[in-house]
Amino acid sequence: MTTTSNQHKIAILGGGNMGVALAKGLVKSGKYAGNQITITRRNIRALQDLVVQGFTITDNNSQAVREADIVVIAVLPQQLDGLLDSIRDEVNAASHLLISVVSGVSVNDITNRLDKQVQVVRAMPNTAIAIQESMTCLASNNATKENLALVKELFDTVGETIEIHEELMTSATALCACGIAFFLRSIRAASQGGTEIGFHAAEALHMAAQTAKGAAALLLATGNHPEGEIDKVTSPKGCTIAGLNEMEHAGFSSAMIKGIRLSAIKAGDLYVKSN
Ligand SMILES: NC(=O)C1=CN([C@@H]2O[C@H](COP(=O)(O)OP(=O)(O)OC[C@H]3O[C@@H](n4cnc5c(N)ncnc54)[C@H](O)[C@@H]3O)[C@@H](O)[C@H]2O)C=CC1
Ligand SMILES: O=C(O)[C@@H]1CCC=N1
Repeated sequence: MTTTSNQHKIAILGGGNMGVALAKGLVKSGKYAGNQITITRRNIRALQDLVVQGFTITDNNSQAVREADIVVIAVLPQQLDGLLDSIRDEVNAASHLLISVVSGVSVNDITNRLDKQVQVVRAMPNTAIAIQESMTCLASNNATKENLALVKELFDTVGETIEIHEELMTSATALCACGIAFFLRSIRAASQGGTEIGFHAAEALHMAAQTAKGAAALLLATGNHPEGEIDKVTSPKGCTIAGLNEMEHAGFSSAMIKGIRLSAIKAGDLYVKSN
């Protein structure tokens, strides 16, 4: 494919959390219109509110694939084989480009199951895709440079992208896709602490979220190391270092590191091929 991605018809197979967030994010970016995007799901009643936003909604995967040139696969790993079996006859290796956001499933897993050498780019976004703030990792072992660039262009509209080696995709899943939940839990915990020391719950949550946003923005805007920024907050004999050390005694950094390691292992075990 040589034209830019916003001229293409996109089929998103699996209109769940990620499929819908991607569709909404693409339209919100202003670079795609709802009528370029078809979203499939087995129970389409759950997607009715998307019809008024211009999306085509259907439970017919075959037709969606036939009418699209970019096909995004966004079902759970355990739902993948059934889906691939149902679209095998419609997939045209010469004209389709597949994008898979399915965790733990390699390009080869998909081409082998389809028994077609169709180009597949794996994309690992996170749910911040809905507000154009995803950190999306991309990898492929069979797509042309042009098609990788096309997929990058597509996901650049909904956040930042980075191209990585395919063997690092499970690590990317843990750090960036699961990572959203890890940071959200940290913010939630901070707000619980805030409530205990005097703020109403909603107020505490807002204050904690804006503080977390400021911390991330400091790193992204300056390129500084977190410890350099932490040093600026921790006054000698002060209250920050007292709180920080208390958290470390309770295993704060260790808990995050161990959680990310376990998530990466689990991400590699999500897909069990069916017969
Ligand atoms: N939720 C997240 O933050 C992220 C998820 N992923 C990956 O994205 C994929 C989807 O995850 P979620 O959206 O969270 O799951 P989900 O369960 O919310 O969505 C999957 C959707 O696919 C639909 N579906 C299942 N079989 C289908 C079929 N044959 N035809 C059409 N639709 C079908 C289901 O009804 C469901 O709505 C998973 O493989 C996950 O590993 C990747 C990055 C982040
Ligand atoms: O929890 C999961 O398995 C999916 C993959 C990455 C984020 N959510």
